[in-house]
Amino acid sequence: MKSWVATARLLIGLGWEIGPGLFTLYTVVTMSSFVSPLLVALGVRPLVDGVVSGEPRQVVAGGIAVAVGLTFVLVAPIGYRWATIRMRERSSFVAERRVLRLAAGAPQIQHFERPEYLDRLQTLRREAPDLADSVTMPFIGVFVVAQLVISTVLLADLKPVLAVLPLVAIPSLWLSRRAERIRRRSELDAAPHRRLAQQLFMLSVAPSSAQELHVASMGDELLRHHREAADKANTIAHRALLRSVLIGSVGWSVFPLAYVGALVLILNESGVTPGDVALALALAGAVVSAANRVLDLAGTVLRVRTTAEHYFWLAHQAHPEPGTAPTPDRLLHGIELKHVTFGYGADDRLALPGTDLFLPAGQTVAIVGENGAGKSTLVKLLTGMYRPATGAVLIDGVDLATMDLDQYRQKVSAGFQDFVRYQLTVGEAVAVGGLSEPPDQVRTALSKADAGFVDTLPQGVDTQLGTSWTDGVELSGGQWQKLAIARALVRPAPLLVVMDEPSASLDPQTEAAVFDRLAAEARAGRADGRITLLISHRFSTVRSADLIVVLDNGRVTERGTHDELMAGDGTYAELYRLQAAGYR
Ligand SMILES: Nc1ncnc2c1ncn2[C@@H]1O[C@H](COP(=O)(O)OP(=O)(O)OP(=O)(O)O)[C@@H](O)[C@H]1O
Repeated sequence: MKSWVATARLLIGLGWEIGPGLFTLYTVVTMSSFVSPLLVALGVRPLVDGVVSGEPRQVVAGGIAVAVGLTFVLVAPIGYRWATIRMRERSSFVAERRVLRLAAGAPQIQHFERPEYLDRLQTLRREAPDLADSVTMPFIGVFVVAQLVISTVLLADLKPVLAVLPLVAIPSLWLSRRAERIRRRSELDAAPHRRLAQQLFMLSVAPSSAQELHVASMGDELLRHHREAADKANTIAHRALLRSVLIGSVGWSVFPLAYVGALVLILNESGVTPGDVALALALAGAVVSAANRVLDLAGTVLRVRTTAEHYFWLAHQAHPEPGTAPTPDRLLHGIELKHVTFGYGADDRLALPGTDLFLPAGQTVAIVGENGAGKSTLVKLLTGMYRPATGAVLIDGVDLATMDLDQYRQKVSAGFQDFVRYQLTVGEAVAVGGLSEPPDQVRTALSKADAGFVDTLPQGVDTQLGTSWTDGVELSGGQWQKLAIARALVRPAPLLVVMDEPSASLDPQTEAAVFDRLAAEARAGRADGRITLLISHRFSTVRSADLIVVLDNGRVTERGTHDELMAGDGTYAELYRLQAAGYR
């Protein structure tokens, strides 16, 4: 029951978001189509009996009811068509925004690694417009049931045995539910193949992959894979549709046959007035229409329920119960990973196998280690994108899992090697990093990131980026990276600044300049206890960090200052000497 109420609330919420006026109009015109057959049926009996017995009052009253009912029958579809078109125009965007909010507004991104999540997301994206189209369903449901009850009462009034007529709809209802379930199940079964086809399509048309695909002549191969994936998805959908149509058709044919049979039965009896006959005939329309709508509605309810279920499931996965502990304004002690274990997939490989690490407040900490050592994973946990399987990330002694993640994120800045190339204006691409109004801070951040090239662009910070826009400017890899670094530095007074290999595309000179500025930033934030975490494969850039941590298979194997680690003559010293020799 709770989930039905939640579904009804979701639908009404969607309707309201589409537009209160349009939603109300749509509801009214939809409901009027239920009232009209009843009005006609109710009016026709006094009208006919009045004519037969010469009662003008009865004739007038019945005539008015029939006329109003018929007017509704004729006018309602016009309003319904108009309102439906307007609803459709808006509903798909509203539904898309809801899905976006679910996916992009989630406090963590762990769920993106799970195939079940991705399949459900894909299915919801396809079906969300259905959800928005069904916004009036809670009201329609009430009216359809009322229509059926009133029709039943009127039939029973004619002859009590006729009250059981609507029950003939039960087998039809059951069969139609089965049909719908088969179709829905197939949507989920086909989702992985659809997702693959979509990925292959995006890969083929994305400018970022065009060069590699063309050089390797992979076009035909991609097409073949796309066709295979699409064929599999279509076969599953086609088979399910066939079964569902067959079962559904059987269901639909039972009810009208039974109803007409029963009517013939009473029309044969004596003592029936012409008005009774007219009412029985008119009610046939109302009952058949109500039963049809009940069947229809049962299908829609099931479809909407399944779609809403995906929505609630995704919302639950992506938005677990939020923590409430506040984020401190400054760090006094530091951030600590305590016996943290974490693995990505269902296999038993742990990227972090019980890691302990302390990042002291106010320090610049560098993390080095081989490919796959777990550096980026560590960052994902420190920024709260992922949760440890066991153990805890403690922020000044408070478990991050208990904290309000949105609030915590406001205090974290991060730049990544795999940064996003936002096709916005330069200013917007930098301000994405956390400013409600883009002020001088954008310029300051650009200067910290050594992005002086922005002044040479046609419109400076207002220059549109990306060649898919008419006036868009394309940047070099290093220039894009500087914008990503500026984005990471734009947020005022963060507690944690993470730079995960942010300088991979920078030339050594620029890299040195950027790191000098990062170090100055770190010094400026020392009083607030700010921690600057640097991840890099270039040892020359990390040597000035207050603390250097060597990670190996997710475990801390060495920690200390550059001088201490060199004196210790361990892995760090060995790798440092190796790199230094390479630069000589
Ligand atoms: N999204 C993922 N799904 C599954 N496994 C992953 C994922 N990301 C990383 N891993 C695995 O986790 C381990 C640690 O990876 P991580 O990216 O943290 O290493 P890293 O030290 O940052 O490596 P690199 O220096 O190459 O960037 C590796 O064994 C890797 O295969």
